[in-house]
Amino acid sequence: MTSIHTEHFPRKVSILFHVVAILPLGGFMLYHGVWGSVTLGVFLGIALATVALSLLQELRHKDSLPFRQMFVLTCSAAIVYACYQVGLRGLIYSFPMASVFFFTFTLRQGILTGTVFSIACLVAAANVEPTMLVLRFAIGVTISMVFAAIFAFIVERQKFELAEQAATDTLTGALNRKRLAETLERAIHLSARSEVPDTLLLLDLDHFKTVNDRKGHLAGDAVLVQFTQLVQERIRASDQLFRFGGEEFLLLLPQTAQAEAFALAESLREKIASELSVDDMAVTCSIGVSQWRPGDTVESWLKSCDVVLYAAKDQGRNTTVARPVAA
Ligand SMILES: Nc1nc2c(ncn2[C@@H]2O[C@H](COP(=O)(O)OP(=O)(O)OP(=O)(O)O)[C@@H](O)[C@H]2O)c(=O)[nH]1
Repeated sequence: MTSIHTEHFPRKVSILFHVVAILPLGGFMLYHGVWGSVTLGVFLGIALATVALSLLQELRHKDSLPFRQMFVLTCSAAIVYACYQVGLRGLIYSFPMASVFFFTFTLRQGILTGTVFSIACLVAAANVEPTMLVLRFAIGVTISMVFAAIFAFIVERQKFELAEQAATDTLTGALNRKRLAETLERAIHLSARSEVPDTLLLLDLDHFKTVNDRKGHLAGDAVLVQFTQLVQERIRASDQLFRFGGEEFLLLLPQTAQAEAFALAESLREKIASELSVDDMAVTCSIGVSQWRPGDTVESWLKSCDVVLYAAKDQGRNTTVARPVAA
């Protein structure tokens, strides 16, 4: 799942976040350095340096996350120290901090660090304040933390759903080509280390132009949807089906030997031939089967799928052809 803590915010928003942190921090650091607690001034000085470094990284388009995390941790330590010194007056700053945790750490880390921080503040404040008053603040801090956590959870879930939608073909629900290259790169990486490399099936509907011409484009669309459903019903959850082109689909079978993949391809081909139709018109498909071989790149692997698919078309369609065994 993606997370807002690693989010690259628009430049203006990011700079605004830093300025909102730097201005009060600078003021408090000067105040404490000159008139207040010198220890607190030092804490705030360190926090100011880390947030300034984070801003610098942002301006240079570099990773600012480690500095943001250091900033939040030193700021939190400063607030706990302030609570220990001045009680509930210090605790006031724990409220804005409640949301900052979720922009700096993962959701789980944010809940953990935020909870530890709040408990530390309350224990420190209880050192100088009556217990009942501290308990009231505890309720307030908890509510802020819960709302911040819910907000972060909703944002992360929405981002996850958007990313899933962006990678899905709107007509068929199969994966689109957005993540194909990276999925195949990863498959090659794992295949190179695995005893049984992955196999690809390239499936192409036969004479699909005729389906469109005779039955209309909408009926053609319905065939594509039905085809995807029939394939999805038959494959494993770990297999990934991509819509590769108009009426061409690519199926990635992790850790599957070519002979096994060929048997699956044949059963898919038969299932399609017997179950896929529009009115009285049966629709078939041709399939090319190719297992990854050492030295294959994404391009050469896909090319090998293309070659065997076209061999299947040449052999009269409604046929499966596998990549020949290497000499
Ligand atoms: N209905 C529909 N048709 C599509 C879609 N995408 C591509 N097509 C059609 O699919 C047809 C593919 O035609 P061809 O590439 O000639 O292939 P074919 O008719 O299946 O012939 P072979 O592959 O050689 O068996 C074209 O008519 C495209 O317009 C789609 O999303 N919906």
